[in-house]
Amino acid sequence: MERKNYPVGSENYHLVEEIGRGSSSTVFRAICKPLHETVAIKILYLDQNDLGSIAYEAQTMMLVDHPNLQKAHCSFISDQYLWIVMPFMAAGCCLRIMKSDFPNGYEEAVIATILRGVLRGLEYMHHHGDIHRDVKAGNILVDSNGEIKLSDFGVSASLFDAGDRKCSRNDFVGTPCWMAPEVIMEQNYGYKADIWSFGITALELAHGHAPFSEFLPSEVLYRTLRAASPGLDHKTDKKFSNSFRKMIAMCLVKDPSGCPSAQRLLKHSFFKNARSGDYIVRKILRGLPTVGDRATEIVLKQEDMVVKKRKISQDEYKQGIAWNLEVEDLKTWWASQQLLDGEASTSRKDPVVVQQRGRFKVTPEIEESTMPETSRQ
Ligand SMILES: Nc1ncnc2c1ncn2[C@@H]1O[C@H](COP(=O)(O)OP(=O)(O)OP(=O)(O)O)[C@@H](O)[C@H]1O
Repeated sequence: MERKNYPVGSENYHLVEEIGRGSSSTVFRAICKPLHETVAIKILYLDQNDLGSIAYEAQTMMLVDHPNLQKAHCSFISDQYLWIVMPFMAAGCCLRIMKSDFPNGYEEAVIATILRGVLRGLEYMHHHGDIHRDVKAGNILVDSNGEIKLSDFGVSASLFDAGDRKCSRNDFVGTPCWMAPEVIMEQNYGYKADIWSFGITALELAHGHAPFSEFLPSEVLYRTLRAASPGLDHKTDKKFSNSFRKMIAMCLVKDPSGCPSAQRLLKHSFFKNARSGDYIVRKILRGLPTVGDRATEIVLKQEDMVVKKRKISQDEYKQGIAWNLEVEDLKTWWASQQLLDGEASTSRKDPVVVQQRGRFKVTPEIEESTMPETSRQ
């Protein structure tokens, strides 16, 4: 198939509306003027400290070539911003669809269809030596035809460094509820960390929220290490099959050597329930407000919340925005918890220093070639 040439330079794109906001970026629906095509553009503030990971994200998105991974058409720098131009996924992410229309989670066949797409994407990444490291519903995009794509390679990492294949990494990154025990412990970890996050994502899609999402970040990490692995409950989750329960249990094994690879997991009987993109369209996309309308509603709600209480919002945290955590503070906190009573309590003050990465602030009306004002929070 002939490859289109997407132009570089902000003057070639008309930003139409905001459709998403992450911890480090704002995403817009836009028109590529020379090609008369709708695209999505992720705009990131170029923080000198984050240059390496930002460049890695753009590079990874340009190189991936798999139907279940979000690809970039092109990327370029404009002023102090990196623009990543990518295909527009008209239904947005699974998290937002769920929050607006399925607050208690999706039905099993929908979950199987979404997860099969994600797992195929992960299989490809792992095969090419990449770990995603931030698998969650907020990073699973859906197109108007029900196609599923895993996105956001902002914290992904290569196991090939300087040409050598490393079997593991030991950086502390990800989003607390979805983080594998070995990542929290800063032990060497590999592909299996994605399988843990995949299992947590399965529970998130089944219940409408990730396990432990009601707790503060440090407590989530503490419970991930100390409590029994989360799973589907025999009594309260009766609507789900045994096959689903077992598939999740296979992913949420604390010793990564006991976890299956993406390739092996794809053969699990649970994925026999997966259907076509048409099924996703019929079951979850019909009658859904547009991605832009949903984004506006969320922005308005968040701004309202910020006015009400100027502190880090637990709600934003529940949405699964990636956090940078001070590991030493965490360790001290865990030690104190064990000295107290071994059981973490939500009422205690969370000592974790949370720093959100640079955020691109938007103005409600975006005019052609007008960059919104920036804000560092
Ligand atoms: N190609 C796209 N088409 C439609 N919507 C998109 C697209 N890419 C991203 N979005 C929307 O924008 C949101 C934020 O994007 P993304 O997760 O890439 O940002 P981020 O800053 O890396 O987020 P975080 O670090 O908090 O996970 C997504 O959750 C999704 O709703």
